[in-house]
Amino acid sequence: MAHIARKRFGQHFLTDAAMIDAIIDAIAPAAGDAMVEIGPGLGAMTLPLLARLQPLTVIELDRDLAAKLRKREGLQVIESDVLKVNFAALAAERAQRLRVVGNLPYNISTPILFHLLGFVEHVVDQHFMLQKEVVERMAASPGSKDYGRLSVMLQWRYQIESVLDVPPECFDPPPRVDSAIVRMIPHALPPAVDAALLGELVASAFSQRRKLLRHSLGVWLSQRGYQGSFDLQRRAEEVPVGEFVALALEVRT
Ligand SMILES: C[S@@+](CC[C@H](N)C(=O)[O-])C[C@H]1O[C@@H](n2cnc3c(N)ncnc32)[C@H](O)[C@@H]1O
Repeated sequence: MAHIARKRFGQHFLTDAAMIDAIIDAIAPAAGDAMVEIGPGLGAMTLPLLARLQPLTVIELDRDLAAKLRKREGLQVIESDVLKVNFAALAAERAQRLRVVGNLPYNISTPILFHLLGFVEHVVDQHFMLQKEVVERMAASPGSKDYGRLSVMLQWRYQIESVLDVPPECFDPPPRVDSAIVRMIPHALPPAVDAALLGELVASAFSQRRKLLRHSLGVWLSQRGYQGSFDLQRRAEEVPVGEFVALALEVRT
């Protein structure tokens, strides 16, 4: 029986063959890669990936779709909520770092990105289909209106690049928003700063984005006894990622 897309699982299936080819080309799968696909659905990306590498691990929450996928040879099907999956254990099983891909359910795309941030050292790269607006925020540079918490918290750990725009007509059912494929490559040497502390600092800085930092971050810093020379006469959107990280290191010590 044909599968009816389930809204609660954010199901929008890719149907445009030329676009699927372009996405697979952008991912550039190679035999021997330890690849994990999040949300394989009906297999639009899964089958072309499987033609290039085996085994392929897929994580699917929808029980009916997972059951169908289990019939395919070369697939390791994990029927689970991706937010509960331990990617460090998957990398250990394969004894290599993972390449993670997926046309993500948009309703939980930010929690998925933050969940994966916890496993960054076990990852070679990530390619995800997301709302175009989210990709723009992820990749934004200081000074742009899209630059914010998401940009800083992800660019701190990854090099981020938008690689392909994908219009709604490429999906069934079409989403109400434009989409894009983003490439995320972990930085080789992440700075030794506590993610939770940086998260708090950045949240405080962007809590009043139109005001100067002395009204937002300034208060947070003085509560921690900070007496350094960080320039608070700016707005958060003007501060480069590296300066936020350096400040978090200073606050910690
Ligand atoms: C946007 S669809 C993409 C389907 C397919 N990859 C494609 O491109 O046609 C998102 C997929 O993620 C699955 N999904 C939704 N929430 C999930 C979760 N929390 N964990 C794992 N998979 C999930 C959905 O069932 C669906 O198959």
